[in-house]
Amino acid sequence: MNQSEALAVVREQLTERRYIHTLGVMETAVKLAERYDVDIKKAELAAIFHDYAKFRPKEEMKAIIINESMSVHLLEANTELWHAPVGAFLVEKEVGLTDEDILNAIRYHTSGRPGMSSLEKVIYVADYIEPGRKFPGVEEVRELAEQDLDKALLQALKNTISFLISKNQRVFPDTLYTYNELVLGGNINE
Ligand SMILES: Nc1ncnc2c1ncn2[C@@H]1O[C@H](COP(=O)(O)OP(=O)(O)O)[C@@H](O)[C@H]1O
Ligand SMILES: [Fe+2]
Repeated sequence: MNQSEALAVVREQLTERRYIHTLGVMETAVKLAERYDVDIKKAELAAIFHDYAKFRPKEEMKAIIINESMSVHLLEANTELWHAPVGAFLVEKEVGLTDEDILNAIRYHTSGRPGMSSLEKVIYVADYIEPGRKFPGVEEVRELAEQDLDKALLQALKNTISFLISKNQRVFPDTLYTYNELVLGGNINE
């Protein structure tokens, strides 16, 4: 599937504002993929489809999580997380993309996970720093992303975790595990 076909498909699923965000993620993901030697076509497609399920009704997403035997922990988690794993499922089912690397980048774009692939990191970071993002601390992550993908990812995770704590919200455990894996280079005695 080429870029314009993919964009036409995803545009139907999104609001104008979310579509513009998607274009920003696409542009940023392609640049990061070039910089960090990640498959550019996979980064482009993963970016285009990362928010495919963003506007599906909560009831539909919940039913998919249950019927597809996804992690039960998702049901106790912030419902904002659901569009990522449900998106991976629907992109395969409705769009017909079967590449597991692309599907995993979509699946983990919100939570992260321990042992993320470089493609997964590129999509997570691109989603965080695309030009439309304005939140506090984003500029620091943009600068880190030019130097070191893991440092950028770690800073984005820290900001997200701190933000959720400040709002009295739950933090999905995989995000904490991802943070723990990256902090201090992964060695607690360093
Ligand atoms: N680890 C997490 N645990 C709980 N909620 C989270 C976590 N990460 C992100 N969220 C929530 O999910 C929302 C959507 O995240 P994300 O998919 O990264 O952004 P968006 O879809 O808005 O581009 C965030 O605004 C935040 O409220
Ligand atoms: Fe998202």
